[in-house]
Amino acid sequence: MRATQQDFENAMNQVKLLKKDPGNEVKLRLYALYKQATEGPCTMPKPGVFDFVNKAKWDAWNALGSLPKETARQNYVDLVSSLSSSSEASSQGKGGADGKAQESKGILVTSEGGITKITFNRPSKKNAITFQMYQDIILALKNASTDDTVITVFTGAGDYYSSGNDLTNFTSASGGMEEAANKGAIVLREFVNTFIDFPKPLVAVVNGPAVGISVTLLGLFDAVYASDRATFHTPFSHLGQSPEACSSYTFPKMMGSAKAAEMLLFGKKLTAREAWAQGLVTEVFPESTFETEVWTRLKTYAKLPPNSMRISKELIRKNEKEKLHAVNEEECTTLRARWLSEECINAIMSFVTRKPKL
Ligand SMILES: CCCCC/C=C/C(=O)SCCNC(=O)CCNC(=O)[C@H](O)C(C)(C)COP(=O)(O)OP(=O)(O)OC[C@H]1O[C@@H](n2cnc3c(N)ncnc32)[C@H](O)[C@@H]1OP(=O)(O)O
Repeated sequence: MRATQQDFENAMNQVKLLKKDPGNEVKLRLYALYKQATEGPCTMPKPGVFDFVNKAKWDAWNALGSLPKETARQNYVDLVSSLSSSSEASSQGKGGADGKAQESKGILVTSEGGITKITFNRPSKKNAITFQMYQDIILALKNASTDDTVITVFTGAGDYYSSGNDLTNFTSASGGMEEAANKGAIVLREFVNTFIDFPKPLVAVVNGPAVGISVTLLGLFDAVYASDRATFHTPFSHLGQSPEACSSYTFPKMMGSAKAAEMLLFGKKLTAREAWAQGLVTEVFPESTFETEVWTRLKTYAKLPPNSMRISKELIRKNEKEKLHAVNEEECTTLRARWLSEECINAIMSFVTRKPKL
């Protein structure tokens, strides 16, 4: 039997009730089928190459060619029906809210006992963050902000927390540095905005050395627990770059301008205890008991009333939000220009062409 207009409208309502985010690919397919079913083939002008979101939507719709409106309507209804049944199955079965795991190439996302755990998961590259990982983290945070978990925790797999931005992000883009710089600024802006706006308690479990953006982001976390093996390093001047993740604002505010300058201008690497003394770290634990002590504590925190924590966080963050967004905007614009500078290009080239270890 063919789907009626009423079936189509019911399906549109069902989409809003899905318990699980179906992911970007499915959302694009839904969007394309909806547009095709209601407006017919795509005749809109193609968005610019840097307008990533609208271009992806346009591509998905345009790919449907001259598919008849009725067939698009039927496909939309069928797709929603398959999503609804799989979402029900997963919320009833073992893979429900607790104990579920979602793995992408560079990050591992699990949720258990009220805690969403996002692990930088590229230990062979010291958990350097690729463009794909930035996107996956944005999605994981968006999911965590609306699911039933209470606290979100970042940590690293292997001996590093993270070595920061993957420096090959800039050298592997097909359009060269200019394209990478444009893309980098767009991705960075959305990535940092997601942290600024994240509504639930956000905790970093810093298991080892942290470099670059994995350090600067800590200024936007609610608590930072560090192993005494962890170090904190922001070598921006060495890389011909400039601070990001609002650290040009949060670091001086947190540690005073003189100490912030040592980190952000001169690239001084701090030990965990030094970072604690500067207010960047909440508490330092001996490596031997770090994991046990921190996770025991977090499990207790995850049992606190979630709405109360969310409301308190909102109060704490509210007066700063506008400022943080403005700082993020300016840092991204500045960094985009830095990435095209000779100082930065030379620094990145010297990293990617360094001699392999024997
Ligand atoms: C788009 C948004 C951008 C936001 C702006 C962000 C800025 C930043 O984050 S700036 C900071 C960037 N990070 C760095 O400068 C660190 C670079 N890495 C290093 O200095 C070292 O690798 C190390 C100190 C982190 C570790 O040294 P070591 O213990 O000697 O280990 P290896 O150097 O042999 O590293 C193993 C393996 O991992 C690769 N790797 C490590 N870090 C990165 C990285 N950031 N980007 C790309 N690749 C990285 C390293 O190349 C090795 O790979 P193989 O040679 O293939 O084994």
